[in-house]
Amino acid sequence: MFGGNGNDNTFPKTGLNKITNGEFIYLPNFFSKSESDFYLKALTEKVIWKQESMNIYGKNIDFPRLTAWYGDNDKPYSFSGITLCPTPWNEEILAIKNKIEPESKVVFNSVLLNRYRSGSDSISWHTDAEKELGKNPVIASANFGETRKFQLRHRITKEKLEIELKHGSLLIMQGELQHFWQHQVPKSAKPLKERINLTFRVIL
Ligand SMILES: O=C(O)CCC(=O)C(=O)O
Ligand SMILES: [Fe+2]
Repeated sequence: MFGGNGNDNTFPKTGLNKITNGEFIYLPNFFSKSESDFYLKALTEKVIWKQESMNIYGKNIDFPRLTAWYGDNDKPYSFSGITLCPTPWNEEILAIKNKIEPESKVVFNSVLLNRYRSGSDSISWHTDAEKELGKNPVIASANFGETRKFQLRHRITKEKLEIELKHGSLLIMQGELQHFWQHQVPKSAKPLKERINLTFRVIL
C-alpha cells in the first residue's frame, strides 16, 4: 500500500511536503491548461527525441521511453549507463525554465526530457544522486500530457509514497530526498496517452 506518512487524505499537500529524510514541493496547477496544451504540442513536435539504449550483458536494450538532453553546458552527463551531450536550449524549454526558476530558487543549467509514449513506457527505481549534481540537488520536474503515477520508496524503511503527476503540474524535489528515496514511473496496463516530463537540474 502507498501511504502518506499516516496522513493519506491530505497527501501530497499543495506546496511544501516534508517527509522523513527529504522534502518536495507539489504544485498541481503550476501551468494553466492552455499553457500546458501549448507546451505538450510544441515539445512533441520540436524536441529532438532519441531512442537511447543500454548494453546489458552484450545485448542492446532500448530504454522504455524516448529521451532528450538540453542545456547551456557542454559537460557530458552520465545517466543509467549512457553519456548524454546537451542540445542547446530551444524557445519553449527556456520559457518553462524561466517560469519554474523563481519557484525552485535555483538557476538550472540543464534538463533531461522523457517522453512516455504509452502505458508500456516507464522509468524504473533510481535516484538522481549522481555526483555531478552536488550534495542535496534541487530537481524541478514539469509534466505535460497523460497523468502518470510517480512513486517514491525509502531505501531503508521501504516506505512508499505515490503522487499523481498530471498535465501542468510541477514537482520540486529537494533536501536529502535523493539520498534516501528512490523514485519511478511504473508501467501501466491501461491504455494511456503520451506524457512528456522535464527534469531541470544543475550540473556542477
Ligand atoms: O517522468 C518522471 O516523472 C520522472 C523522470 C525521472 O525520474 C528522471 O528523469 O530522472
Ligand atoms: Fe529521476
